[in-house]
Amino acid sequence: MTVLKTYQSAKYRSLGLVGQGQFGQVYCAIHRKSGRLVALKNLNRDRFPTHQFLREFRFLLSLDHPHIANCLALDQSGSGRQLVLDYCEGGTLRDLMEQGTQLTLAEILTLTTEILSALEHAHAKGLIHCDIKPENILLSLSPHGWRAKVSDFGIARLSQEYQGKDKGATGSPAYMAPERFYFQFSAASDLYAVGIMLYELLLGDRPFSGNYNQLMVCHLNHAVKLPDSLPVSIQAILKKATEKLTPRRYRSATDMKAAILKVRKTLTAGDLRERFPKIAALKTVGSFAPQEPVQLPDRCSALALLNATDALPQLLTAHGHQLYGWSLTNTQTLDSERPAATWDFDAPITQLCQVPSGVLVVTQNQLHLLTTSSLVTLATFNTAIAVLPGGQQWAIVQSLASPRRLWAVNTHHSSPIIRELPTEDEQVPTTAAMLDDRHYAIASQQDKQSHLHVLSRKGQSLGKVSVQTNIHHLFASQKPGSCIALAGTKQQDFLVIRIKPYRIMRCRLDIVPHWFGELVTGYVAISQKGEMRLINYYGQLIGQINDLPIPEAVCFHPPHGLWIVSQQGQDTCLHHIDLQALGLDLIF
Ligand SMILES: Nc1ncnc2c1ncn2[C@@H]1O[C@H](COP(=O)(O)OP(=O)(O)OP(=O)(O)O)[C@@H](O)[C@H]1O
Repeated sequence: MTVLKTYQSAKYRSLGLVGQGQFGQVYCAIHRKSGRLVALKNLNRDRFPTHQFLREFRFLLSLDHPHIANCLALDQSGSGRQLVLDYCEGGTLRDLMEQGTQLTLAEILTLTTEILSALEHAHAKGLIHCDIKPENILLSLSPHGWRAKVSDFGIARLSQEYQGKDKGATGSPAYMAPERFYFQFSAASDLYAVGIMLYELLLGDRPFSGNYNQLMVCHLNHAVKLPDSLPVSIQAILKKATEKLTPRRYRSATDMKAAILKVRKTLTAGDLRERFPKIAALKTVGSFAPQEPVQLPDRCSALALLNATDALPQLLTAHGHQLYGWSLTNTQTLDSERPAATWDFDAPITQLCQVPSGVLVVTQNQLHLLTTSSLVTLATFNTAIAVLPGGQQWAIVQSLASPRRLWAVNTHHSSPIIRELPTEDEQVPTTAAMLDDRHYAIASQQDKQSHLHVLSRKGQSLGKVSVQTNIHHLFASQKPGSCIALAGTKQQDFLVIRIKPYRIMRCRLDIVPHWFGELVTGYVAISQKGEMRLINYYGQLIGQINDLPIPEAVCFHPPHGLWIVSQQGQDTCLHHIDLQALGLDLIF
């Protein structure tokens, strides 16, 4: 018999509420000693009498599989009992579907076979899930996509036993096999639910809808209609998985998995790359209507707004050693053809970076802060540097030379504090971002994964997690406690990383972004080819424009404007772009 381990709640530090199920709340927490992330799932005592619970809990502990959100322990605290589970940072398969993410056929088949592997393991131990549905498939990030982890094992069955007594069959009728409506279940019932879920992943909707009675009639009597647009071999799998009579379905999860793997081998690389569901993700396309641009006197390498929150900020343009300040007459036009102010630096300006107190001017190895009233040199580094955009009172400076080093610099000019960020020998930091004024995250890479280390401003470690993808750049977000990241092999994965509770939303971009900003609709990514993608705070792609002037420099002008400098022949042209005027059907 498995030994029950009872942990004290104090062993965990909560990182916040992640969800609410019918049996209680689920928290993300960190095990103080090991730093391991876990999910703490409250279970209501009244709904789970102790003897039944312990019987079921033994089953749960016996499950140990890479595609199951494994139960690690039982936590008995004064306030009740909680299951300690593997934590999955990617949310549920339902969240992913609602995000409008289109998956490749290869990814859909991989997720399905992972779910079947989990069922294979559980069925071999005599445990039937009984509530397979996208809400119970948790996700963790993998280098190129997601990894499925089936959750709610046993709890689902236990709930069947208890609620079934007085209310009839429970579970989610949309995924229920015909026999379930007669209160019978077997391993084949789980395979039927996997079939319905596979159908939904491919077609974007379930085969049957309606209330409980309508769904019962459909599951019992109507065949699942399969459109010709699906490859014939995939249709055959769906047909067999959703047979009304259990003996006609796959004999086991192993058989169904083998059938999928066999079909996969017959599909071409093109078939496997095809994205499903076919319904295009909700995304509006706008178009740039060129207006007469303003000519700048010289080539421009960087742009920024001084006092960006003001109604009329000053626009800064960097030209070699020189920085020009332009007054605006309104949010879109320059006051005059001549700059209102000019500053000269010892070395060419490589970057301008807006911070709440002003603009950081980066030259070869110096960091200056320009405010409306002064220009001060904050720090000199003995290496070429870059500043990561965003951030609040602190900015992250990174060394462009090897070995890579990172510093946090207080951008409050009266008291510049510079703190070198800790590095661990085996993990060279690649990038960092402030999460808020008191915390920052540092990412380092190891093979195909990254480590995300959260530290307090004083350098105290608050926890470290592994992220199964390559994080190349972290950027501060205006949303406290979160940051955004550019990840993946081609740097085309846009991640929204929330720390409390720890969640990662991944948005796939079809461009290679070079500039990032935040406007009223969420995040904006712009490529060097003039393509723009708008992403909301949930990581959903909500809009795109593909015909911006080819940018050399970009700066964002909240709430919905941006400035772009492009080179047209000998001319350096400055364009103001108002997202509201681009025909994007978005609410501003
Ligand atoms: N192990 C976990 N890791 C990360 N998040 C989790 C984990 N378990 C649950 N969650 C989150 O908590 C939410 C609620 O989970 P829970 O399993 O209690 O309810 P449910 O599956 O939505 O419904 P039900 O109560 O019917 O099982 C999930 O939707 C998910 O977002």
